[in-house]
Amino acid sequence: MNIFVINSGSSSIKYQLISMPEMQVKCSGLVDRIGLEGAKVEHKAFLPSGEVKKVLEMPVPTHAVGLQQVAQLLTDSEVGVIDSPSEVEVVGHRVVHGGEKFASTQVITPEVKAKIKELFPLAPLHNPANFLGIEVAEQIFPQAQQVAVFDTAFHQTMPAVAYRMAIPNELYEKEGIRSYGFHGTSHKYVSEQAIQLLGKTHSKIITIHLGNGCSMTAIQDGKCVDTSMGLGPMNGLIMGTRAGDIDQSVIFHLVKELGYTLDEVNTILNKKSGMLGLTGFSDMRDIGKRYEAGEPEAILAYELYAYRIKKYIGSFAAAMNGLDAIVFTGGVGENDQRTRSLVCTQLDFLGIQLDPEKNKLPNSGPRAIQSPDSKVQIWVIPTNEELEIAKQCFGVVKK
Ligand SMILES: Nc1ncnc2c1ncn2[C@@H]1O[C@H](COP(=O)(O)OP(=O)(O)O)[C@@H](O)[C@H]1O
Ligand SMILES: CC(=O)OP(=O)(O)O
Ligand SMILES: [Mg+2]
Repeated sequence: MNIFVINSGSSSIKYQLISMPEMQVKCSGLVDRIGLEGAKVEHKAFLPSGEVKKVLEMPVPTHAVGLQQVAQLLTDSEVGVIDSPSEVEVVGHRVVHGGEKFASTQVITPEVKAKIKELFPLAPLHNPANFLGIEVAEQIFPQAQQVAVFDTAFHQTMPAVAYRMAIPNELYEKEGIRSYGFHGTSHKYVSEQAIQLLGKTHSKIITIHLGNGCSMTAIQDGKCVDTSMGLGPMNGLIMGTRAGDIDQSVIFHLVKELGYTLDEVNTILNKKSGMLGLTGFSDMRDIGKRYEAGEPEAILAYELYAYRIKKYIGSFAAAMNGLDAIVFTGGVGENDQRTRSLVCTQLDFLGIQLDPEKNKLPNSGPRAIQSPDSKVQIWVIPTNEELEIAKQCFGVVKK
């Protein structure tokens, strides 16, 4: 069965065409830096004759432009892997927010779409892009079943002590205001691998997903027990353009004293803050170059970014009363040795000690990068949200 997986992130679209159940990847690709300078589409096809690659450097102002280009590449004469869109039987969509309604993978119906749309205000950078992906895919692959895999699903095992907020009860009971958590597909995928690599029956793991959006999850015996993101994907870590944890009084101050509208505050905290707010750049590669050049803003931004992650490591280790491993993943977590080094510095009281040489190894498969004395294992495990989504889709359509 051919499953085409679309993972629309806030700044990228990743896709794979996977044949299930054999988990054979026919092609994969990335539309990178959507809405930014230097956008490009990278497509790799795994043909019987070998691997072929096509890179298109082109403006990609929106997710829709990116998806249409990807659809053309699938049937391209040189790098295409299917003759016609009708060969795609299932399209699996990453959908970021599933609210309280969706704790599992869903075949997309008009009702599911309506609910995804209702959740736009809670995930304004993501659910609109995910919804658009569904609509474009329905046009390009009209015969295929469309399936939604929610970022929030993996976090449904959190205990109330982690997901409830100390606000009036009725806001939870009537309005569903609580922490949901995101990047669940990625946290699930890398934690399952980490558990196998650790080879222990009982385990306490912290997964650190650092992409454009960033989040951390505390995972005990394979189940999520806490996570850094909340009602929407804004809370917690410092991200590409999102502030993460912030004192609520800042919001009131901006509105009441400085005259910003609520929409403007939302835009500031979601799209103009984080690393972008601190340095003028949201992409860690741009900030890394400025760090190297000794620019004070870039240095401070990196330090703030790492400091926030360290605080969550401490709090999650306390929440689980122990720690066996931390796992770095996501575009930054997998590739940026500077971030990993800043995070792991001066955490030896917790038993975390990085090996600087192992930390420099290029991003290949899963790798352990702790020093021999480290009590806690430190892993870099490349995430594969697309493969996880294909597995989940196969599970629901098979039934
Ligand atoms: N070689 C690299 N070094 C440092 N950072 C990188 C590298 N490659 C990618 N990144 C970072 O990864 C981020 C994208 O991560 P990714 O997980 O792909 O994002 P998304 O949230 O869009 O899914 C980029 O913004 C960039 O900062
Ligand atoms: C939920 C979220 O922040 O996703 P991404 O990292 O793909 O932007
Ligand atoms: Mg992502």
